[in-house]
Amino acid sequence: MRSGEQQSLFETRKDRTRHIRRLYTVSVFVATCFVWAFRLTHIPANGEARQWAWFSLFLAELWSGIYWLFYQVLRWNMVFRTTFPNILSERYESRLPGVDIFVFTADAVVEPPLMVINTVLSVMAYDYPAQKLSVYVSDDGCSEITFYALLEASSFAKHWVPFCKRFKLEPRSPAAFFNNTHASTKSHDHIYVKHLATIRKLYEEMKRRVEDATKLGVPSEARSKHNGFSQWENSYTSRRDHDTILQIVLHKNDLHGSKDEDGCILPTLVYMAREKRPQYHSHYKAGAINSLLRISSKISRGKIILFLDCDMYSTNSQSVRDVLCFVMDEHKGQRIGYVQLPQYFDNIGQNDLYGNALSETMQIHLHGEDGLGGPLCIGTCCFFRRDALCGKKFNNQEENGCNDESEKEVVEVNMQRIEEEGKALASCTYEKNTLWGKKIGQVYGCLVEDVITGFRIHSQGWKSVCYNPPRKCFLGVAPTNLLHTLVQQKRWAQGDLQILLSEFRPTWYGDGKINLFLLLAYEYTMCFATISLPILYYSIIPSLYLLKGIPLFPKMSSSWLIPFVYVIVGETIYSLVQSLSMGGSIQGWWNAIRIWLYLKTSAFFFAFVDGILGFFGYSNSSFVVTAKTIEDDAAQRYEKEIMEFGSSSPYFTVLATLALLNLFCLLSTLKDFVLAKSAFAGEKMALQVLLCGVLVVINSPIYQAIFLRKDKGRIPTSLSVKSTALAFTACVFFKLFN
Ligand SMILES: O=c1ccn([C@@H]2O[C@H](COP(=O)(O)OP(=O)(O)O[C@H]3O[C@H](CO)[C@@H](O)[C@H](O)[C@H]3O)[C@@H](O)[C@H]2O)c(=O)[nH]1
Ligand SMILES: [Mn+2]
Repeated sequence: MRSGEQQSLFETRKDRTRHIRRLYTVSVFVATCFVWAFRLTHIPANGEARQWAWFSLFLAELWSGIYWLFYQVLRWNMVFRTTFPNILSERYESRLPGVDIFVFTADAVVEPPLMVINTVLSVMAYDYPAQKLSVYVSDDGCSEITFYALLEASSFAKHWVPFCKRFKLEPRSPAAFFNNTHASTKSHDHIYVKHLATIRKLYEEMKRRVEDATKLGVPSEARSKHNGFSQWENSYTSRRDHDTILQIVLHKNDLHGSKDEDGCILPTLVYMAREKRPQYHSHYKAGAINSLLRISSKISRGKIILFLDCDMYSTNSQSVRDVLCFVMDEHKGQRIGYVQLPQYFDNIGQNDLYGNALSETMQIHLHGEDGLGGPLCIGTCCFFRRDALCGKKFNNQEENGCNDESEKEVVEVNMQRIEEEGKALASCTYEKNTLWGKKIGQVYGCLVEDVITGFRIHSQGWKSVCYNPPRKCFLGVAPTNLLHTLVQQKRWAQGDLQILLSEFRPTWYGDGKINLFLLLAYEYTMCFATISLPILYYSIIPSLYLLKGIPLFPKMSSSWLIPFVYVIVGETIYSLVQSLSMGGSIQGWWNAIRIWLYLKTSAFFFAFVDGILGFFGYSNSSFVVTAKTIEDDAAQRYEKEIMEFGSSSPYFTVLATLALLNLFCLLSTLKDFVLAKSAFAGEKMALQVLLCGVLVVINSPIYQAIFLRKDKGRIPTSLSVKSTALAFTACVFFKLFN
């Protein structure tokens, strides 16, 4: 039955540069030990003003060093995977498992319905048997427009899906396809060109209808045509107060409606807006996922489930097959609970001004975790085994559920009955006194429901893998301004801290079930917020002491300077090489350093404070959905890589105050230097001046936004005044009274 009996469906390759990287790591570690030793052997005498600063610097260096060690564990053993989908086809084509795709949207304004349906269409057109594919859209915004757009998409799919399959097109999101002139004009084949013109016209018409509906509301003829809209008329008060709305838009049992123009079946398509009541917590995306898990188990019960945020359209129609190469592999597949594919973005500028490409996470962290036992889940672009998601423990004795033919997965449905039953399944009270949200489905109560759930799956014995093929699989929308970036990263860092402070804390919860190195690697992510403290400290205290000419680092002639310089120069060159090797530019690397500093000193610090307050019950955390659209003038600045401020956020107050503080310290030092004041000893202060100087250079966009810019994205005057006052007071106070 099986051809090539022993050949695996995938292959794993180790990172080729690992030996040299490890050697380098060891050398930096030795240098770090010397830095610690310097602090401990040069403690200032009792009564000296700088004694407490010295101790705190030591603590900052100690924690940064330990944190850096977690990071080294993380990248110690990177692996890369290749799949063999042809062998998969030979062995399993006739008995591929059902795949359910969950697409999430939460707000029709920040996530335009047109974007949602483009994502939906891109996955409906996967190169996979349509009768085994089901797409579910969860709409937490409960928007009629999104529903209307989905109906439009279901009609358009009748032309779009066969068109993509016939001409083997990529990407299969119509918007992306038509935007990419290269792809959409690649062939001069007569039949293709004719088809293309027709399809383009159909798409443009659909687009116009959806956009009109977004502005003017759902047209009345659409309302009368589909009775789905009646649910809004009957039971809808507001998006936070309504019944469950469940509509099976396409289903193979519906013989007329669900076939494409060639008479082939289309994937199942379902719309759900779960019940919402003001007195019940929605649990954000995690709650939506759990509702969909139950509803899909009545409709298609696919053994594999893909989570997709509504902006993440597919750019690779083979992804499902690739993923099956892992979970259906006869030797190692049985244990794989989920396969994480990286998130990439199609709105990142050339030099990635806000570091939103997340290159390091996608190209290094995921592979590093993979080499140690499995990447964390990052919420979207992730394929799960339904069993693992639903809380089943891995059992060595059982056969691989995905290869098991005897298990009947497609359930017969009476669509109307399901639509009725579904209301109870997605109701606010369904989960009361059940294990949903704890042991079954997504875990609740955490801002990074994805990470905590992946973690739970691991602790139940499953492994995960990362698959990152040369042809990208998904492209989404990254934040396009500084504030959105900070807010998003704060949510992530706070969520990770919540895990660290919860019963899920890696080293306790995973104890014995997850290997030690993987746990240490996970600690790197979980401790994000804590690293803000040493970085904040480092960007304030040495500069302030500079004002008074008090040295905190070894002097130029001392051999203790060598380990400091080695760490600084080594890590700088390392990060530059790494950045270039991931396809970045030198400017991109510089931007990454800046955003690293901004995240650590503002977003992560706020995450730390809120995380600790939350732990003691003083702060509520809420999920702010990331905007996926941008206004025209802001878009222009984004294109020109001009940093966007424009509002009086507390994040900006912190950033501007720090920037000005360092500027004042540097200017004062330069003045002393020029006037050749005797108190100023350059030899002793070199490293401190360098640190302060680098901080000032990094912060140049802030000075421009305060002093030079006139556009709407500048730092508002009130905020400039406030920050100047704060920074100035800090300097004066320190100089006079400390
Ligand atoms: O109440 C909510 C809030 C959000 N979402 C959806 O969740 C997804 C992610 O939200 P987004 O605002 O785009 O947040 P991001 O920070 O970009 O999301 C990242 O971080 C989240 C939390 O870790 C993960 O769930 C996501 O998959 C991951 O892409 C979107 O599709 C939303 O529509 C809901 O369905 N219901
Ligand atoms: Mn997102």
